[in-house]
Amino acid sequence: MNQGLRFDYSHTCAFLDQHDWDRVAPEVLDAHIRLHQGTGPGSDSRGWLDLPVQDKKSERKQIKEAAEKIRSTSDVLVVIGIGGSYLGAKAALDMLGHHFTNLLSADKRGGPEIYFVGNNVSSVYIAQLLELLAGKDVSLNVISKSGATLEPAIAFRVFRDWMEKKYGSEGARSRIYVTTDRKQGVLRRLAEREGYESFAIPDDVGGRYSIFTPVGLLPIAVGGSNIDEILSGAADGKVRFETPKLVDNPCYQYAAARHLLHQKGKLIEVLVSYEPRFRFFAEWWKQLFAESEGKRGKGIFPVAAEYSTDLHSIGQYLQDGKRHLFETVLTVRKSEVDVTISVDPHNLDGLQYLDGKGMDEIRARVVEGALLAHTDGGVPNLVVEIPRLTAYHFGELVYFFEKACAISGYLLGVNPFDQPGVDAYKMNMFALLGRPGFEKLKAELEARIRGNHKILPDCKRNI
Ligand SMILES: O=P(O)(O)OC[C@H]1O[C@H](O)[C@H](O)[C@@H](O)[C@@H]1O
Repeated sequence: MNQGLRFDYSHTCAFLDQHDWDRVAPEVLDAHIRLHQGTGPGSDSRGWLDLPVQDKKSERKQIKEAAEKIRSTSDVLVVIGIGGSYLGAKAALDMLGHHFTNLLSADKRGGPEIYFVGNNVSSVYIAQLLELLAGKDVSLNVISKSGATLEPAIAFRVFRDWMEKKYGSEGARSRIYVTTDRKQGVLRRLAEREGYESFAIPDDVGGRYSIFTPVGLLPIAVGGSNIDEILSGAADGKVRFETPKLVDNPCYQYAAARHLLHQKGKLIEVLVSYEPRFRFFAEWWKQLFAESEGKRGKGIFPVAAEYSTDLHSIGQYLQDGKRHLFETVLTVRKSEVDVTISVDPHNLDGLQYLDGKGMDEIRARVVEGALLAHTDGGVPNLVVEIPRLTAYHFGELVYFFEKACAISGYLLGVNPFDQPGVDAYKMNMFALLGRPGFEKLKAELEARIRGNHKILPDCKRNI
């Protein structure tokens, strides 16, 4: 087993004491038992727990073959999906890829450009992507577990049409890949009718926990990352984070620390990273925790910050604003390259004190400086450190947060695997757009909208 991630909660000492930890330990054990024995809410959505160790040889082979075919026949892969059907793959591609090109940092093998669509309702976004595709060879991977989510469904209609016009329906068929529910849903039916190559999302794995299914693995493999390494990191994480004892389990310590801090009035968790490549990992993390915990009037509000950029903006609030937040700092011990500051004997820029130092060392001091300042300012800090930014550690990190999130949900007393709030807005949206079957709701909502317009001037008078 490789050296794993490290979790450090020493910067919470001023906020949590031994009594707190003793109090939470049995609750964590109870959450562990409920998760592993399937006696907690949402127990039919725990398939993600075993994904990294399941014997899925033929599926992995199919993913790798499809990825190779896409890589050898396409300049661009367009990935259509939203939420859990988008963020995991995007997080991995950004974290393991190159900032400025489609070359993988690890092996410098070029691959197709990968663009994501179907994750917004912007006409300009779609139009500009279509513009970019002109003259390029394109493959399409549409991902939607339900097959009914509006944004990806619309994008699929637009891009399928574009593909058919470019390649003819036969040609388009060999370039369209569908990832959806095993048996049900519009997309499954469409894939079968049109004969698209398809991949299945297991019934017992929800969107935000689906990165280790073809949802994440196919686009990641097209990006050229080693999906076996990712799964091996996750599999080792599964073993490490399975021990029920709080003192031996960093994943449960993270879940427990955030639960205790929440009980002490910390309502917001800021996931902080010092690597711009973590930007979409933070987006993935936000969905994971917001949809899992934010329900029944409960939950920590998850937000993300990118340091050191944000130290120069919201850093002020972090240091000195309302004390209702804590930070979780995500760091990488050693970068794959370490830029060294050159030596200038004239010291014209006054930076002589940094002569010959590597950026890794400078970053480590910036991290320590901010940690201490923010902790002194009344913001507890948790630290998650991975040794290096590799496919293996990406897999481990994902598993760490997935499991911590499930345990956190049980500690909080909610079902971490449903998202009833998101469904509520969807109903309204479908009704207002005139989807058949929603006529009554449409009439009600339209009356309310008209009512609100009338109310506004009265409100103004009252101010
Ligand atoms: O994969 P889909 O069924 O299209 O769902 C995509 C996303 O849409 C929803 O709104 C849910 O809140 C998310 O949990 C889900 O990941």
